[in-house]
Amino acid sequence: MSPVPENCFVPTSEIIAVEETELNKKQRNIGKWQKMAKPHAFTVYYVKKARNHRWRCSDVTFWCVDEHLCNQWIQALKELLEMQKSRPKHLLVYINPYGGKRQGKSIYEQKVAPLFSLASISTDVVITEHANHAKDNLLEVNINKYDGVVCVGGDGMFSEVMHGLIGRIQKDSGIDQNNPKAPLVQCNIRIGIIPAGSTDCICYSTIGISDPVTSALHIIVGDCQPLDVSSVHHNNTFLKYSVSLLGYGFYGDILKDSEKKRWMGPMRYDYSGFKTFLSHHYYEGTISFQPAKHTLGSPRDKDSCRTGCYICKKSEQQLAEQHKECGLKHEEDEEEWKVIKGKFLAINAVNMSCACPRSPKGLSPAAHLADGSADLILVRKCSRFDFLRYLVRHTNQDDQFDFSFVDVYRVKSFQFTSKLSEDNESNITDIGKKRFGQFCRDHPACCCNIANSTWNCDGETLDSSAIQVRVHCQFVKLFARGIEENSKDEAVYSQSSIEQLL
Ligand SMILES: Nc1ncnc2c1ncn2[C@@H]1O[C@H](COP(=O)(O)OP(=O)(O)OP(=O)(O)O)[C@@H](O)[C@H]1O
Ligand SMILES: CCCCCCCCCCCCC/C=C/[C@@H](O)[C@H](CO)NC(C)=O
Ligand SMILES: [Ca+2]
Repeated sequence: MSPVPENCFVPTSEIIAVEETELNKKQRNIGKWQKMAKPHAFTVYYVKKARNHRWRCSDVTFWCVDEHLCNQWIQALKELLEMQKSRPKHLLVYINPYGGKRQGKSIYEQKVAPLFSLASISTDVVITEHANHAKDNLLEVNINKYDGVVCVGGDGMFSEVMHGLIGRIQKDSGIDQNNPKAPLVQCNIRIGIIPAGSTDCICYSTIGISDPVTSALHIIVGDCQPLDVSSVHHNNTFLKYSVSLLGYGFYGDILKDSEKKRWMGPMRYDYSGFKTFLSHHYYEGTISFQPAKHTLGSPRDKDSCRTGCYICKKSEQQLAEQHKECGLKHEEDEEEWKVIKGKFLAINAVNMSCACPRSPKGLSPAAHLADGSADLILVRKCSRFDFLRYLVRHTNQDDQFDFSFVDVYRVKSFQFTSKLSEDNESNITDIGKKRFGQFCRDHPACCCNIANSTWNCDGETLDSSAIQVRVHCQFVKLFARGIEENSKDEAVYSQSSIEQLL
């Protein structure tokens, strides 16, 4: 047998499918095969790694004269594929037709469905008809018959699917999500993201690119990447879970303004971003947090979280030991709280780097996907020019934490109360402030905002400004593997590569 092209080397874990190939007349009449009475052939479809973490489906066809030998090869390779137990066979797919540039349906039909079908993955597809359709559906569907759930859309759509799955599992386990100390049950069913949204930060931060074909291939090969999830409560009421950004001030205001401009598509964030930047509002409040002492890294590390990350693996071991010791019981947490009062332009808590096409290294470049901590970034009141310098550093290689007005902490839980709600609670209410306008009347140009901002929770607004947040280590799983280190050059091939078999 002779492979075409020559020297093709593929690990079995990256074979997508093997199929018998019907040779047409033209193919039969080329090269040495034209001398054969009736050549037989099979095609191996495999993952080809291109630049910038992009994956493509490539193929190579093998020809031979012996039909029996050809069938043996097909059989042997199919058996190898059957041995890849982490690969999904049956998936539930939710498509948001209105996310991003409204191309979710065509992206799925043209780029993803043909690959799933090639890899013999069967699907049940739901095109959502309204917000929360996927979430509500997940609360009643028989999830046990699926090997994973796929969402086609942006961060908001992922958030919806994640809420449906986590909520379903807590409901089935009799856990009350309103109890902020409840020992939640982990979600082991994997979620795949086909990016078709406006920011696609969760996809970009876990795969390294926002590209539907690459994501589909990570699903097909059965990758698994655990993710930290933060639970957000207001007193004893559950509000939401977050995996990427919980942002108050700048990112909350952008989101609130941009929601009214959904018709603009992804451009709405640029428009509202510019407007919010010009408004330059800051907010007063108190942040209390518990530092994450269990994890080895720091937000100022030079190294980033990559596939097989050592720091995330350590956290996984700690989590397993903790489960062994306490089971599902909640361990009382007596660790110290640090308290910071101030005037902030932005308070950002990120469970992952939040890298996205707009900011390729993200809001916190050294944050880890699965270490059980979030990076809490406090941007204090500063001049517009300094804030611009800070924002610009999200787009280049300079250190965005190297400013006197920016502090960053790695935390396992935090709480925030705005000055306004603190004042209201202690009954020092200034009726004048409440009745007339939102801005400081004594200093109209000072940008001090006596109204609250809004929390941006993975692209959805929260109803309350006072929140309590707890990070749950490796709480959900994605069809991803984290960002590969120089994926193009450093591909490590397994011993079971088909080249050995040839
Ligand atoms: N059929 C639908 N009609 C209206 N809204 C929907 C529908 N299906 C889902 N949604 C809601 O649309 C919201 C936004 O969708 P999505 O995240 O896919 O796009 P986006 O906001 O443009 O992207 P990103 O979140 O990456 O910025 C989600 O929160 C989801 O609840
Ligand atoms: C003048 C230059 C300004 C450049 C500023 C670039 C900063 C972009 C950073 C984007 C961070 C995105 C974090 C992710 C948030 C998502 O959860 C959310 C929903 O998709 N998206 C937004 C924009 O809120
Ligand atoms: Ca983390």
